[in-house]
Amino acid sequence: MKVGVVIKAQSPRAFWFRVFDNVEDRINVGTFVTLDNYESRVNGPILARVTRVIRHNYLVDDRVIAQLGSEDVINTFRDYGIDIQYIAQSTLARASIIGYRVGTRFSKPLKPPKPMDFVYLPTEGELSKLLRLDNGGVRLVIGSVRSLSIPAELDANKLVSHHCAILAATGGGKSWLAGVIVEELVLRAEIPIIIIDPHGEYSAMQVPKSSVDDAKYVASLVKVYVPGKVDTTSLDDYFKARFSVKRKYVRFGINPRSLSLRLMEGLLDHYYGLTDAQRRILEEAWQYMGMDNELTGLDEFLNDLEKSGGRVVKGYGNELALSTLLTKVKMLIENRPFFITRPGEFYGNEPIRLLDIKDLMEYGIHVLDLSGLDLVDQQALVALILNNIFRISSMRRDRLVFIVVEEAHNYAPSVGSSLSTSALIKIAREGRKFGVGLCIISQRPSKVHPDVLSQCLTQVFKRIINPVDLRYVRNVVEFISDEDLWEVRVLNEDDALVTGLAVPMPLPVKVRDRLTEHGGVTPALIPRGNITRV
Ligand SMILES: Nc1ncnc2c1ncn2[C@@H]1O[C@H](COP(=O)(O)OP(=O)(O)OP(=O)(O)O)[C@@H](O)[C@H]1O
Repeated sequence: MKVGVVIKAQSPRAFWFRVFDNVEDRINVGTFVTLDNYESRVNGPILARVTRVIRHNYLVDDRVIAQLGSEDVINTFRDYGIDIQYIAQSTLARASIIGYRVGTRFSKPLKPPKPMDFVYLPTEGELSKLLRLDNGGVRLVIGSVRSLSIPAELDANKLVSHHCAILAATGGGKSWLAGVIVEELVLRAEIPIIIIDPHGEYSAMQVPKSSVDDAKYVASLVKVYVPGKVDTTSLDDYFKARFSVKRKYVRFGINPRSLSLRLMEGLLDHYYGLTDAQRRILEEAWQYMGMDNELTGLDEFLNDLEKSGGRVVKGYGNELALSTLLTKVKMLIENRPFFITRPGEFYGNEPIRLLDIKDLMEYGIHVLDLSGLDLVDQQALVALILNNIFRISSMRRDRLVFIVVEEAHNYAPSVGSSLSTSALIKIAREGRKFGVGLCIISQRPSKVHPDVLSQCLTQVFKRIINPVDLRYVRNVVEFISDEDLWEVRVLNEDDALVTGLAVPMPLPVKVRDRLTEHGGVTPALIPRGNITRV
């Protein structure tokens, strides 16, 4: 169907067209249109996407505006039978050229279209042929192409191995969408997924939203881990009240011996401060002790530390430094809720199991609920887990693993340091080679370290309006244009825009419903009088 004619095309990347009056309501931001292929007779049409729509009325140009000083003037027009609003109005649209399909990719034309070339609205059938991802790999259907019933497909291999970012303002639907991606991935591929969950939201994925087989299957793959000695009563009660089932989880502990020197030093320094002498002793001691995951009891651990540190201690000052260091290490281990030093520790009547990273690398959805921890503890755990996953993956290199990091700005901030920044940067830069994929989620893209964000080669945007974030994304992200960013500002609530490697072109998506329950809620105000006061 013809929907307009090209009126201006100053580059092969975009053109303006006059929208025909009878189809005005069908041309919106995001609508796909086509042009006859003026470059290649053998390939199909040239696909373009509307990125702006403006309404123009030539009567309302500067010279005429000066005459529109009162209602009387308008009425005079009307008295002469001139409908001032419609007679001189036209709708103009700008479309960004995606290109014509050659195999699985799009080839961009080298010349712009000619003014007066017709612009067409493809049928759903034509469009789905153009949009399909037929590269034979695993595809994730995260919803439908906006305003159409065509499935919105992402290339799972590219999404996982070249990392992705989900970016939106708070409450924009990031974790809903992350849940959809996770559901799709486990339904279509045998991949372990690890979710770093600082708000305890993703436990809800244990609950199927319906009795559909896929929903029950995904829910059955969810395993929740909570740090050993964190009180989870309020979250468990909330879960029970909301979903009418008990939250299931395992309590995990970390052996302090398995920490890298950098993490142990970082935690000690943060909680108790370290002098230069204590730092030096710790460095030497850690070197002699080596990293180990065998549980030996706190006293034995401190003895080992004393013996190893004692090798370098000479003189009263250093002896004092060693003994205060031991006190600080003891306090750290006793007070951080995730450390265990002997097998068979319990929290209440719940056993605490030593975390084995290899368990997280088995097919399934592993939710690490860090909601009961201080930010620095969370960062230390994230660093420990990510470093170990990287180490194991770099040795076996035969399987993909996907790590979802919620609130990524807290774990790899763009300003200041954090214990987990280097682990995230390492995976962002080198994870692809060893099969470790990242999905970072953030409501403040400008606060995410550029070395992490820039490596996420697929971006899924929900609405963002903050100009600082938009500018940052433009500077850091490779595959995004000004036109795409303009659209990100006007997305509706359940719309997303996917750009980058996992899609053949920027794809506007209506995100599908969830198979499993969504944990995040925005509490609403309760009208006065509806609360029972005790
Ligand atoms: N595709 C969708 N379909 C239906 N409802 C949705 C969709 N996306 C989001 N929502 C609704 O929007 C609410 C907020 O979504 P979500 O919790 O994913 O936001 P968020 O961006 O992760 O928030 P925060 O910044 O607080 O982490 C959800 O509770 C859900 O009800």
